[in-house]
Amino acid sequence: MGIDIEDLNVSYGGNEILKNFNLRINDGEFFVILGSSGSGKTTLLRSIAGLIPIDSGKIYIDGNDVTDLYPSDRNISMIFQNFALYPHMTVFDNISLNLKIRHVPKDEIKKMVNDVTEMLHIKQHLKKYPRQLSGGEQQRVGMARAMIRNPSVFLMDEPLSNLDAKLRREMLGELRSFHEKIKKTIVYVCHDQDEAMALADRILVLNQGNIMQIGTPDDLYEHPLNVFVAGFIGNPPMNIIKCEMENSRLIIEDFSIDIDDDLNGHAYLGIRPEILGLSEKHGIPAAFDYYINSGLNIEVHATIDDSPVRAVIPKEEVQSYIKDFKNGDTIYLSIKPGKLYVFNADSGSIIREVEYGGFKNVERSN
Ligand SMILES: Nc1ncnc2c1ncn2[C@@H]1O[C@H](COP(=O)(O)OP(=O)(O)OP(=O)(O)O)[C@@H](O)[C@H]1O
Repeated sequence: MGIDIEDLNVSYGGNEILKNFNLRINDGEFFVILGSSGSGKTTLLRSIAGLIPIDSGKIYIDGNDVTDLYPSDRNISMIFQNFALYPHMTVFDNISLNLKIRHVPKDEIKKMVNDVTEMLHIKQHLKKYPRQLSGGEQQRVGMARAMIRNPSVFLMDEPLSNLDAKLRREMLGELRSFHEKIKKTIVYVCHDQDEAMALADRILVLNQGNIMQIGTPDDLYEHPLNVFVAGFIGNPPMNIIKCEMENSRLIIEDFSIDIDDDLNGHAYLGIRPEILGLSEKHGIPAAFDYYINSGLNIEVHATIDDSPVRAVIPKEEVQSYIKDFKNGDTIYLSIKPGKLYVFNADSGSIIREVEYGGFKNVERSN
């Protein structure tokens, strides 16, 4: 069951957004579509919902061909960034309207509204009108209205975008438990990798209408298939540095790394910020830009060959001397044991994942 999309083509005024697009979303999974602005996420979601005309292709929901059905006949429930609450109705009435129309018994409605509003922390607002609520509260009323229904699929387009950071974090947890409870297919669009990693069973990374990779959050983090995914996933994301390969050595500036492989030519080296450290001399030379103190770690921002590089370093390793660095100073980035990624310089596709033994940070006396 779930959702099947076959050879979907969608365009706006001759501008092709999705081209021969194929996708299978498994029954009951929390499936996140992740991509930057304009990548086609909303277009894909709206095609599933039946809200935009498609040029060709087929869409199946739970095995039924819904391609030619109206949105209201597709057995879906939608939660969008912007939604309209009825201003003249209370929160209770806004949430329960659809149930009333379907003649669900009053007691049952009360219980269902009670459960969903408790989960979304808006139970205390049931008697209020939308104008008496903050933007975030209104958003949650909109979510409650969609969640109370019993569709085969939930479609959500950045439903948390109006919430402040703290509430957003809370809602991520609530959404996960909502999914665990109902075990329905959820298709969720967002551009924030933290949100995607927190929510998804599987993530689709979309770029200009093309599938860059589909996988579990761990798959995408551990085994990115290309530079695009590597540079999108992780917070901060993986550093991508130009390098040369010469007979099993990776060369960046005057620093080289031995790998057990015979590769030659241009490449990109992918290094997670967490496996970079600072060393007195032995490391990749970089121009220091600035650092950010994030409490537990120091995030060092530097530049190698015009490319920005970030290192996330435990505070105790660098706090005695990090304040000495000035913008433009040469620093040396050491590599700790961990995984390195080598990508093809032309296509951006992964060539090798390399387990690197690393070397110890040189102790600095200060
Ligand atoms: N109604 C429309 N008419 C013309 N072009 C459109 C229309 N809607 C979207 N587009 C274009 O289609 C492309 C994909 O848009 P889409 O809204 O699907 O992207 P998105 O990934 O959801 O972006 P965002 O995160 O900004 O919402 C964009 O280039 C956009 O400008």
